[in-house]
Amino acid sequence: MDHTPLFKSNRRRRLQMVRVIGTFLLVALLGLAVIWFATWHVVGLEETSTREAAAQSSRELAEAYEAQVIRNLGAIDQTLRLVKYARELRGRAFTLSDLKLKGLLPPSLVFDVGIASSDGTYRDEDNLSPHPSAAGKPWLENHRAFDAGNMYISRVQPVAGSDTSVMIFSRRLNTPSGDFDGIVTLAVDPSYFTSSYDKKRIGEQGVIGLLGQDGEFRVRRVADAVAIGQPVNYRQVTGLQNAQYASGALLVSPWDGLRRYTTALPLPNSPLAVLVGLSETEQLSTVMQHRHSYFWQAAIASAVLLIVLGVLAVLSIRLGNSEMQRHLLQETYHAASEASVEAFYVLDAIEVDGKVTDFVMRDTNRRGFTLFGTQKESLIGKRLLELLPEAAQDGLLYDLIRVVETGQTNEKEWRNQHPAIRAEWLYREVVPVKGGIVAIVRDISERKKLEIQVQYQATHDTLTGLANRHLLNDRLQTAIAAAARQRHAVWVVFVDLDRFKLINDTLGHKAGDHVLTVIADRLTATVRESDTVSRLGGDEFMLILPGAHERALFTSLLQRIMGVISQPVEVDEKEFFLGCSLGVAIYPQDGDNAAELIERADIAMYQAKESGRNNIQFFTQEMNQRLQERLQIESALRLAIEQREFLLHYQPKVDLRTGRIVGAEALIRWQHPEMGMVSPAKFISLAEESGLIVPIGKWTLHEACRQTKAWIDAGLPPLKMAVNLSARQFREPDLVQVIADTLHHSGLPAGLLEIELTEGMVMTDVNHVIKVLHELKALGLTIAIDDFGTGYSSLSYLHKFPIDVLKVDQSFVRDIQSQEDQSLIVQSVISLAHSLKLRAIAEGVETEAQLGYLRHHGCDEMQGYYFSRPLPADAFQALLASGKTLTPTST
Ligand SMILES: Nc1nc2c(ncn2[C@@H]2O[C@@H]3COP(=O)(O)O[C@H]4[C@@H](O)[C@H](n5cnc6c(=O)[nH]c(N)nc65)O[C@@H]4COP(=O)(O)O[C@H]3[C@H]2O)c(=O)[nH]1
Repeated sequence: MDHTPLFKSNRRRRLQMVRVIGTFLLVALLGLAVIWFATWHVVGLEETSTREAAAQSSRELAEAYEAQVIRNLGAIDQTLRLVKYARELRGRAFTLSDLKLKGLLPPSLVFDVGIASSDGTYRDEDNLSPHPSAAGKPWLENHRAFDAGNMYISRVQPVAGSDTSVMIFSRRLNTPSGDFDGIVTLAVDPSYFTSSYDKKRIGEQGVIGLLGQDGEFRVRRVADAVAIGQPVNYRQVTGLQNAQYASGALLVSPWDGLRRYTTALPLPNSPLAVLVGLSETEQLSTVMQHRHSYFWQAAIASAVLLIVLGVLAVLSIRLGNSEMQRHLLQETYHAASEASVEAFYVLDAIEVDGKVTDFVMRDTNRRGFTLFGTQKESLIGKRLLELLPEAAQDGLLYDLIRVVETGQTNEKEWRNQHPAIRAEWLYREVVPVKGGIVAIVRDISERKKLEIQVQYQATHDTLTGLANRHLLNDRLQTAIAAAARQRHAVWVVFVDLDRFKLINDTLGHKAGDHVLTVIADRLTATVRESDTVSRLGGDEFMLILPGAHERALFTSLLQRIMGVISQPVEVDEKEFFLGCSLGVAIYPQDGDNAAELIERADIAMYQAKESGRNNIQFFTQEMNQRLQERLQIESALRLAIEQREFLLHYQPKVDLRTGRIVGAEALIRWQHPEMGMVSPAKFISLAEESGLIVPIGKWTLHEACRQTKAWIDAGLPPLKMAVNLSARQFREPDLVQVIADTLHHSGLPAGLLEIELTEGMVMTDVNHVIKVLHELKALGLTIAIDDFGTGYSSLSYLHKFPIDVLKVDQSFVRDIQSQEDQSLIVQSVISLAHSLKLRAIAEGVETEAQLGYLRHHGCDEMQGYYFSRPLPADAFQALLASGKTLTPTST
């Protein structure tokens, strides 16, 4: 499915998305890089310049501090030089009080000046205040040893009896001969050298101090904290390598671990150096603050960038998607419309004076132009009325204009009448669009054909093509409704073919179907077009003849119907004659609804059949009455076996040669407590229809066998008992077994039982019948064909049946003398029986003449009122016992 537009578009959409996301990620990365690089760069520059500035400040401050200390030391040395000068000039006559008086001594609070003798003692007369002895002090010994002309600077000396310390500055005193004459000293509090500490310039963590190359920090000040006389690593603290200047170097101060921009300047001609350190933290604090704010700004800028890019990316993807979707839609639409089984037409409306008068074809798909059997180019630009000129008349143009005018969709299934369009049935959906319409058209001919076919099959009889029961109902309802409005009548005619079953059973279903088709055609041809002919099934037809009060007119139509049905029908090159029974029910007098009318026409037809077939019966209330009786009989019949209401009468069969009774036919009677003795003619067919004949038949068989055996046992001459089997019984699968059991239970020899079957029964499903007959024969009984001559026996089959007797139907016997053709049939049956080596028995023999005729033509046996009516068992027994025979005169 790789090639489907959907798959492609999905892949393309994914690629597009990846591309967009990739681009935006790249832009984001670049943007972030620029922001952060610039930020770092600016911060770095600022920091560098700040650091440089800090180092520079450190140097400048150190230089300023150096100048100040030099000035201080200069002042100290100046005092020492002044005292030295005066002492050496005046000798011991000079005392410090002389200088003090003259105001030439600095204040003793800052500088404590003293003169010590060569042994280090400070004589009171020389000094203004007592001093601890300098004996043994390095500065005394140094001056004693060397007359270098320099100022000696001592390490920090604690002041005895106090927690303060001083630095001693001293110069050598000489006698006029140049010998050592003691020293002049000046004690200074070391913090004097850091009093210039300026927090504004040096900060809270900056440091200034004075330290000696001997590793003693004479004094050091950080903010207000002053440390005096601390030992340090000179090189480490100053950063001075090989006595070079340490100029603004970032060093870690060992006393507090802080990093400072440190400048140490050794004082010229002095063992001391000044040191200035500016705290890195303080110096960079502004930069750090800036850096913080820069980073925040960068972070905010980054976030803004990401958000903006993210939003842009989403918008871009969406835009891309909608672009893609639009593209996809176009592709899909194109593909779908091209592959579609539906034709579509885009039609622009043509307006004249603000009214739509026609359309012009703007676009169509493949199906669209193939439906016209042409190419696309032949349609595009053409007007609708050019393409379909009939559209102006058949309402199509009007419908399309309505769509434009009302803005409402038009949907329709229509039978195409336009020669230009190559389809019979079409479905269209027309929707309004800007400036015109779009019509989607589908060829539904196949579906419609199928629908029509299904509809036809659902409403018509498959064999004859006539309306079926369903359609009949519809038509009848419609006819009744119309008749009710117009005060007309509707005749419902039930047509049942007489003798059709016989044709069907004897000649097969194919022949039967042919006959039905012929009759259907004849019926259709006879009635008017507005009438309905329907087939209900089997050989039953029903006609609806609406709109007639003229009874005579319709009666003559019915006569014509009977006439056309009775015309011969040719089957297998032979002609057959049918009759029919017609039952008529009329709206409104016989019923006011379809079901009632059909039922009543059926009742009337049944009555027609009862009345001897081939006649017309109109429904009457009496018929209804009879029907009710029938139903009554049927329900009473169900109880009859249990209530032991059946009995058998026996009619003797007489051998025409000997005149003696040789057999009997068992004929059932029904002794109903209220209806009295009911004839089998009234209930056998009912019992057949309801299936009750099966248990009734079993009973008859048992009773007949039992009775016959009883007579034999009673010493009467043995006779053959004939029992009628109905068609329904004959179809029972256990028939042979039932008969075998009956013989077994009754003890009657099988040779004394004869089974009578009607001609119609044996001619149905011949092969099966032959098989069953052989099985029955195998039991040892004999078989007679009853009512022979009334059906259509195929002589080619007859010889295959293992039968013993042909019984000539009493209808032929009845008219044996009055109608030549009947007598000929009797003769034929007798000779047919004999030629097949069967016995011929005539039934219904009522007169001597009939008997004589039969005897004359060699009939073997007879039964009939002439000899005896069917008799109850005891009467029959009496007859047997009487030894009655046919009188010799009749022989
Ligand atoms: N007019 C006239 N009729 C005569 C004469 N001799 C006999 N009959 C009548 O003719 C009928 C002969 O019986 P079927 O043809 O088998 O016709 C029988 C048979 O088909 C059927 N049937 C009677 N009993 C049974 C039965 O036990 N089982 C079955 N399946 N059908 C039976 O009912 C039909 C009528 O039976 P039934 O009313 O007993 O009528 C009997 C009988 O009473 C005569 O000289 N003149």
